[in-house]
Amino acid sequence: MDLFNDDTNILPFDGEVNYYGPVINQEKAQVYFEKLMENIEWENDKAIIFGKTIITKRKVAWYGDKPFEYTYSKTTKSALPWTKELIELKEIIEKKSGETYNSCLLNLYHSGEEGMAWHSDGEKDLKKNGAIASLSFGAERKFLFKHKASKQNVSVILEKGSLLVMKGTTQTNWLHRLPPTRKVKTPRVNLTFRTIDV
Ligand SMILES: O=C(O)CCC(=O)C(=O)O
Ligand SMILES: [Fe+2]
Repeated sequence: MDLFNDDTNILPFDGEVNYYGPVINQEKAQVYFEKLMENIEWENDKAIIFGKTIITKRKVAWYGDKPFEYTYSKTTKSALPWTKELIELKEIIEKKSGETYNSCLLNLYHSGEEGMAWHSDGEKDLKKNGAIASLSFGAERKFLFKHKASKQNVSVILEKGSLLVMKGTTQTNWLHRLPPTRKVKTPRVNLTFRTIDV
């Protein structure tokens, strides 16, 4: 059932992003989606926009091997211990991607009106050029990359149960974002497995 070539890099240059398509079947993906909605300690995220702290509608959570401190959007969080579902999902994507991860940032977008602005995940706590594995559940959403110098765009649709892996120099040379859309009315959960440098 593997319709996708695991080695296809969707970026034309200066980085490596592999889109594997769905790696979990639709029924299982739906069960995981419901369990993640229910069992994860979701919290509102803060963002600083024009110097003002705002509470985003999008919710986040941070899990890991140890209570790693992780700073993003200028807030610091301590990682919670893995849940049963997160351990299972981590094993699936470690096998698929041939990489290991020690932490996971989770995002809950209640509808298409919530998204994430252009950024790259090159925070100093993250392993330099480490792989970031993004697993998606719930509503399908468009995901975009923009080359920092040439501004070239690349777009991919993140399906239910799909895996996308960003690695190499991707974070140095490319931004990514989840654009908001009025077309999507249902929630989406995204997990980005990462490696914190210890
Ligand atoms: O929701 C997504 O697909 C991406 C999330 C993301 O880029 C991040 O958490 O850094
Ligand atoms: Fe990101």
